[in-house]
Amino acid sequence: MTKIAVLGNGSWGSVLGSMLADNGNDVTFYGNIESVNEEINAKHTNSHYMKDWKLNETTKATGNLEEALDGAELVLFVLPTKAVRIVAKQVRKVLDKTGNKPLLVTATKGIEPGTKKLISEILTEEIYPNDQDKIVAISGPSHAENVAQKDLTAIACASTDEENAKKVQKIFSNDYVRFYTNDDLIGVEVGGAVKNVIAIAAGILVGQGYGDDAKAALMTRGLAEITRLGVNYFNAKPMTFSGLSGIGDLIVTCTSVNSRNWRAGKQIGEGKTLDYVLKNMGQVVEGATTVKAVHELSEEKHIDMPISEAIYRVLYENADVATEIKKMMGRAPKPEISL
Ligand SMILES: NC(=O)C1=CN([C@@H]2O[C@H](COP(=O)(O)OP(=O)(O)OC[C@H]3O[C@@H](n4cnc5c(N)ncnc54)[C@H](O)[C@@H]3O)[C@@H](O)[C@H]2O)C=CC1
Ligand SMILES: O=C(CO)COP(=O)(O)O
Repeated sequence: MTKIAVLGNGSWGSVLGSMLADNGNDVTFYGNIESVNEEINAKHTNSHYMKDWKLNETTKATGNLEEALDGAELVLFVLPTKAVRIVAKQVRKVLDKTGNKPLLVTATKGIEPGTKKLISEILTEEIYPNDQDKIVAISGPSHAENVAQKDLTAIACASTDEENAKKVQKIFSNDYVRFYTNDDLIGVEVGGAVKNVIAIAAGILVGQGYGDDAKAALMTRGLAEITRLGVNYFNAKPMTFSGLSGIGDLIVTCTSVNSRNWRAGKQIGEGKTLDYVLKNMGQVVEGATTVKAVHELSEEKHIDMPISEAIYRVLYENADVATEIKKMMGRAPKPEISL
């Protein structure tokens, strides 16, 4: 049995935490919404984030970080990207006080605008400077709604330290979720983060009435763009993007109605504003944050990312969707493979 603190009890946090408890671990959630913590403790439900579903009855929730981290051997971050650095600073304070050195696992998928840092880089900076080996990222085609129903799922767990990746694989795996270790921590994170931007684009195409060919073209060229950024800026391994956190995650997020990014895109394609969509989603739409970092990188490092740039203009510069699609199709001819 491993003592686990799960930071974030939204949809993915509660499902992962409950799954870890089903696997025989001692799980405490930390969340910043008191009513969610109370509901988990009283009824083992989380009706805002996961309707008609029950968590494992041994799980507990608290708004007190010290209590959640008490004796934790593993700390799982399942927060929105924009909350990770804030909470990581608080975690560091608690760990400094107790001297505890838990393994850190991130399930958050994003790139921080401004710093252009991945989640493992934020956790390294804020919690374990010079010890990236203690961080594992999990990412792959996995929606909370599916895992909650024990649908069959495969996810990558990546670390610069093989033993730590294997530890996470052992703790998290069961007979319906299979974890594969991967040594390309950065590549796995880039795949999981940037596919959210492409998923917004996939939703926009559907909202505009385009069909299967358009979707397939977008996903394939989107993967080219993700790979270009991963290899040229982050030094990721190109093969990682043919894996679970590359093409795998891209497929599920660009095609599933469970995807918040895809649903946000569809509404934007139908003419809704980003403000309206974000206010009404009630859950995090990570692509809307990550696209800012991708835009900064594409501009500063001259990385060709036409789809992500078009999404940035539509979301933040009031660009017209139909005009952007026309511009995209009218670009100068180019060879298919260009890194
Ligand atoms: N929902 C899903 O199926 C999947 C989500 N992910 C990733 O997991 C991350 C979290 O996603 P979801 O659980 O879906 O988000 P969500 O929007 O359902 O829940 C976010 C949770 O974080 C909490 N939170 C926000 N700021 C906080 C703070 N400062 N302190 C403490 N708690 C705070 C909220 O109260 C909420 O419980 C995202 O990066 C997402 O891309 C990855 C795979 C699947
Ligand atoms: O990362 C995910 C699926 O693997 C979740 O995607 P959404 O955030 O778009 O729901």
